[in-house]
Amino acid sequence: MSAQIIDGKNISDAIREEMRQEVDQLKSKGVTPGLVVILVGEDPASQVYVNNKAKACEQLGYYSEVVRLPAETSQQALLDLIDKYNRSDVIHGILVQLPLPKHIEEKAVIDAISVEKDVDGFHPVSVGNLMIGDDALLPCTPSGVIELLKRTGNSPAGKHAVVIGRSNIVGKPVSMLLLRENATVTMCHSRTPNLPEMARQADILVVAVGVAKLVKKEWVKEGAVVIDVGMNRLPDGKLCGDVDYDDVLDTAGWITPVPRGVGPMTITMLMANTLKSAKRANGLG
Ligand SMILES: Nc1nc(=O)c2c([nH]1)NC[C@@H]1CN(c3ccc(C(=O)N[C@@H](CCC(=O)O)C(=O)O)cc3)C=[N+]21
Repeated sequence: MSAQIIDGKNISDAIREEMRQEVDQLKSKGVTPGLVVILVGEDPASQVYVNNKAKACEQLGYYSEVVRLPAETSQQALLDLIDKYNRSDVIHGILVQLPLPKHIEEKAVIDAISVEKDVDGFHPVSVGNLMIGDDALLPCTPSGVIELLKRTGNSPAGKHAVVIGRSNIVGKPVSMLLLRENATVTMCHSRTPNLPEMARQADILVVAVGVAKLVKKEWVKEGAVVIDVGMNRLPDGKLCGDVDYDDVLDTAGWITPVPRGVGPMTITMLMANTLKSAKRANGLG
């Protein structure tokens, strides 16, 4: 039997629709959520994401700024800009698109963003709050994954979740959120012996490694939920996940496609974080 498709685009649209009321209510009180996206250099893939974010802001009636800086921008100039937005009353979320050019130290930049405006959830204090279980701004892709699971009736509680990939932006935080949702979590990575066998233990398999079509049907337990966080650009320009979708389709119970899976949810969770931050900044959260 063929897996049920987890349509991230539809779920994402539904969440944005739910948010609209809240946004309108906030705006009627004179507060407009504001997001700034800062892009250094002209990575064409980044341009697509930045444009999608700006579109989402427009759709929800947010105030948004996009700052495009040349690749040779100095670290200090970027830090100064962040400082300006940290002190702005109209901006509630600051997102500096990663990766940054090599001469800029990512950590210094992330550390400079005020925790209250850290809508990516990448600041060390946000990460610490996530670990402890405090009500932080949660990283967007991981919280999008949790929403996809819950909204398709695949709540993680009591399930065995296997996460492949241990990055700071997806693997580690999504593991922590799954744990928080009462899953039993196994974290795997490039040095895990016998990955296929580990993956096959999963009720929920989350893959975030950046290797196109790595996961084949032998890696998937019959009926498992497969969440593909991969975003690989193939030579023909097409987008492709870390899961061999066609191969896995008849084994999995549920599966996210790429595109229209996790990607749109990342942007929706960014909008949700910006809304949350705007409310908190005005004593309404
Ligand atoms: N500070 C920072 N925060 C990020 O959240 C961040 C980042 N840097 N750097 C780049 C990655 C990548 N990312 C995506 C967001 C949306 C889609 C997305 O909307 N994807 C759609 C369409 C993609 C397409 O067609 O090209 C989809 O999957 O259906 C993809 C990728 C956010 N990132």
